[in-house]
Amino acid sequence: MTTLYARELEIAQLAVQRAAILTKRVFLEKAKGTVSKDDASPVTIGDFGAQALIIAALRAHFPHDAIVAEEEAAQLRADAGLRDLIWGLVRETKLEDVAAEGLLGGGVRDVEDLMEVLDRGRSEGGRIGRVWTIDPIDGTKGFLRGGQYAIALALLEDGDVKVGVLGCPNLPVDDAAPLAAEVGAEGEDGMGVVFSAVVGQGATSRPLGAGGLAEGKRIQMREVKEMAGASFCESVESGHSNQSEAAQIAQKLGITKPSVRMDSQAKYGSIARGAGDIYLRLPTSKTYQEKIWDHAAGDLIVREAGGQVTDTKGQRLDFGVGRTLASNSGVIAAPAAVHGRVLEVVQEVLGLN
Ligand SMILES: Nc1ncnc2c1ncn2[C@@H]1O[C@H](COP(=O)(O)O)[C@@H](O)[C@H]1OP(=O)(O)O
Ligand SMILES: [Mg+2]
Ligand SMILES: [Mg+2]
Ligand SMILES: [Mg+2]
Repeated sequence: MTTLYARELEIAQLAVQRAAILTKRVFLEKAKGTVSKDDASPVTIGDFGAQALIIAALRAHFPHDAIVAEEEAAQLRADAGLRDLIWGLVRETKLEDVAAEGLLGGGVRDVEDLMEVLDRGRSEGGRIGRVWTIDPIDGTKGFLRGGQYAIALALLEDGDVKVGVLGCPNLPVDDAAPLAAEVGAEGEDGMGVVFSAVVGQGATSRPLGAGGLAEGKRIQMREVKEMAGASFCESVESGHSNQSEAAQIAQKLGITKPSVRMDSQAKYGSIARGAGDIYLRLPTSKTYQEKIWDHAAGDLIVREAGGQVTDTKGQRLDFGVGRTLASNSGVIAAPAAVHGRVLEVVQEVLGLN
């Protein structure tokens, strides 16, 4: 018997694992330590490199699927030096596990092909058919500070998330490790985890570094018995989420612990495995529209782990309207049993009811 989306899941996991090899190398060689000779930002190099590797794998296995990816090749066309640098990295990056690399495949032929691959990510998305969405480095600020970031990949079908994969190089492998803002050193043993979910099949975690085809371990949100013991997380960036409103909400809910601030969709993965309980993302402006690649994988992983994810209006995130979540406002993610209570207080504090 073949399980639904088994192949999509396997390819997505391996593609994310391979892309993480590139981002980790870029961090070690370009962001940390010695000053690099080139003046391109390590984020730019990592973004393009990781996106190219993921799209190349999708092109090889699912050539007819549409792709909505964050980065565009235009900037690279005008910069031959940067292009060659990225091409060199992409060409060299392989999964350590030879069998896994063979299975994943999806090479990039040359520099011109690199541009072509990157441009495959320009789909407008929408409510029809199969659409992959990619954030090659989610949480660029976290990436640069050696903090949390994620490589995010999800498959939408007719606007619904069917498969979600999040690679988090700087989160501990151990699902029981408490939620913490600080990070272990990159490359340290026990760091790096991949969260995955398939609709209707639950959510799992497995080590990112294992490189191969390890079985995932089932993850579940923690049961919140009383709010006093609950922990919530939010963005590090006060420009991405209103932290003072979040503090008021937490206080009204009776949460006593201070928030854990971390970058990227690592927040979704962390609450999905019960390292934390609630994720609040409260709009800071009326005009900013959240991007689908910033939420699709995390939304499914949390829901498949027993959570509920809505916006501040109480509506499910709608990934079928295009490249952005144009009809939503903010994100409230919590265990299903307490989500209603959290939402009530969010709406009270934001004056939405
Ligand atoms: N004004 C904003 N409000 C909410 N999210 C934003 C805003 N500006 C950028 N972002 C996005 O938030 C994501 C990071 O979230 P977090 O703060 O939770 O780590 C990034 O993908 C970032 O996009 P970008 O990659 O374009 O910078
Ligand atoms: Mg992002
Ligand atoms: Mg990004
Ligand atoms: Mg960005």
